[in-house]
Amino acid sequence: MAAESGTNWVLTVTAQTPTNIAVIKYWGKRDEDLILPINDSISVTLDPDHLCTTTSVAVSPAFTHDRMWLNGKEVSLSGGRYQNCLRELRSRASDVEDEQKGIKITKKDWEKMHVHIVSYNNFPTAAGLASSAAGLACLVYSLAKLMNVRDDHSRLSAIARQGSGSACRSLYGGFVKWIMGKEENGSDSIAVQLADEKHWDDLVIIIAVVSSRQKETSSTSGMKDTVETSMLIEHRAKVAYTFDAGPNAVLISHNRKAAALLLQRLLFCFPPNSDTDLNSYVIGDKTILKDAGIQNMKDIEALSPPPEIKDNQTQKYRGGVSYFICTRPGRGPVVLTDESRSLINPETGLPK
Ligand SMILES: Nc1ncnc2c1ncn2[C@@H]1O[C@H](COP(=O)(O)OP(=O)(O)OP(=O)(O)O)[C@@H](O)[C@H]1O
Ligand SMILES: C[C@@](O)(CCOP(=O)(O)OP(=O)(O)O)CC(=O)O
Repeated sequence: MAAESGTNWVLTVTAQTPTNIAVIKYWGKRDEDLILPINDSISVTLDPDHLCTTTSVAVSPAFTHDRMWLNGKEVSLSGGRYQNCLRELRSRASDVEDEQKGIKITKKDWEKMHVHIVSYNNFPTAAGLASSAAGLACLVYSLAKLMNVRDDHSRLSAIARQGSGSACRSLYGGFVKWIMGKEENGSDSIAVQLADEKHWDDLVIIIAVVSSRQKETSSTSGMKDTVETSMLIEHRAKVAYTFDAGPNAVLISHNRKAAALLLQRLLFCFPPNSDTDLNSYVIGDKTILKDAGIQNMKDIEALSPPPEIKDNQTQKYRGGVSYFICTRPGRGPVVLTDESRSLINPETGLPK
């Protein structure tokens, strides 16, 4: 292993992975360890320009153990899910050679080499906006690139699934199905792309962020309780709804015109507090705001009540929503080759 260059080198890879919102939800497992669901699910991958995880991973002979930093804090990698992903990836790693840096890592070396993982979500973590999906997909994707894992995206999706179920769908852009599979070992429980992000270009997704605080019940324990206590769970599969496991509403509009009308109504009912500025109240794809004819706070105050409300008695909930994110279907994971986007210091192998 890198005999020529001693133990000073650090090899890094940085990747960016999107989040996804399910329209047919995964909610309930038939196997808790392998993370095998009780139904197929379908999701839309959201534009990573608005919501994404960026993860840098590094390997160096100088590292003494696997370590991870999430959103600036060191977190433990000892959990079974992280360990399962790391084990699966190591077993599929191939030789890596960087002639310029004089680095050579053989397939066998990966068993004893340690990695550093530095990850950052540009949206609230553990708040019901699928951070575990983008996060675990990015961890698996970036490590697969670092370790030269040659498996295709569907095989990688089966590894990401073992980190967090919904993560398997973040390996693709556009419209994605997680096939529940039948095998006991989970080998056929994989994600596939149904259509790419261009397929329904006009689709607009507006997320009303009511709270970005960490939710009290994780999806993992929430769905476990449902499976254990709900007599109706078996009838649920194929019903679609638009809330994830948190308070934040996700509204999917079939075209931009309908989205502009929807945004007008949302801003009428949920106007911002007077000290908020429009730029931070509606983030993401701001062109929808323009389509809705809203350029400043005065335009919000001047909005008429939704015409479909007959008695015009629509109540306003000022400050009821923290902010809105306007987004659209987006691409799948990418490697970021620009060194300046790396979250890891290439000299020390520690977070920048
Ligand atoms: N970038 C990341 N890298 C690694 N792990 C992450 C990352 N982001 C989130 N996670 C893990 O996912 C957990 C949050 O998962 P959880 O399912 O509870 O919330 P969520 O995915 O944000 O919401 P939901 O599943 O309801 O949409 C975090 O506590 C952390 O363990
Ligand atoms: C409501 C959901 O977002 C639930 C996601 O649950 P997770 O994938 O976070 O759960 P674990 O597999 O236990 O990590 C619905 C969905 O994404 O399909």
